[in-house]
Amino acid sequence: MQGVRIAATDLACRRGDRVLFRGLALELAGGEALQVAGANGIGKSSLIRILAGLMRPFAGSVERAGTIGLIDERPALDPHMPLGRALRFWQRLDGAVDNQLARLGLAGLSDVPVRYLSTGQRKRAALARLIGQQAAVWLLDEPLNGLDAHAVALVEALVAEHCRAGGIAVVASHQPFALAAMRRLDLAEFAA
Ligand SMILES: Nc1ncnc2c1ncn2[C@@H]1O[C@H](COP(=O)(O)OP(=O)(O)OP(=O)(O)O)[C@@H](O)[C@H]1O
Repeated sequence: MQGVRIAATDLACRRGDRVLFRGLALELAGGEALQVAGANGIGKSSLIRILAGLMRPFAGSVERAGTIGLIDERPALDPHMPLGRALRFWQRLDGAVDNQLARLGLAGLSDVPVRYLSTGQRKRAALARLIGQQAAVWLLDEPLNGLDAHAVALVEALVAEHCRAGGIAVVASHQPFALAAMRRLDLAEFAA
């Protein structure tokens, strides 16, 4: 994961007729992690979408070096397919990487249609898909939502491993995220 980087300069975000934040800058290199914190509606998801390149900023720019892996509230898995087949669909595109299904507590759920998975199981399935993707830059929007304490610790461990391997993680969450040396960006400081 050499040369991995994500940087934003003088970023502003507008939704509807409201500017949510402005003057926001950030820069992360390989191995670094950042928590984006702030109250409901302040613009955390919007920032993640801008960083992912899914939404145009109102002002400013984003530079990315490295593939992007995104987790948000929608798992990128066909809801009608059994979980195993839905993940294999992506494996054919991403390469046959170990999705760590057993570690994620999904080993027994291969035959269950994605739409029947519980909230936490769906989040775990999205993590399996993310691991398979082998992206350098993880953009995680509320990755802890709906997870039990064991799964929260697992996500924290996965992010730590990803950063140790030279990846970048940006985690938007209003919940505490336990990761040594994680930087914190409070969106309220950039409120327009
Ligand atoms: N398409 C849209 N048009 C207009 N306003 C929008 C649109 N999408 C989101 N918003 C508004 O933008 C604001 C920021 O939303 P965003 O989802 O980025 O916040 P958030 O910090 O992630 O919130 P939460 O913690 O509740 O997930 C909210 O007030 C929301 O109502």
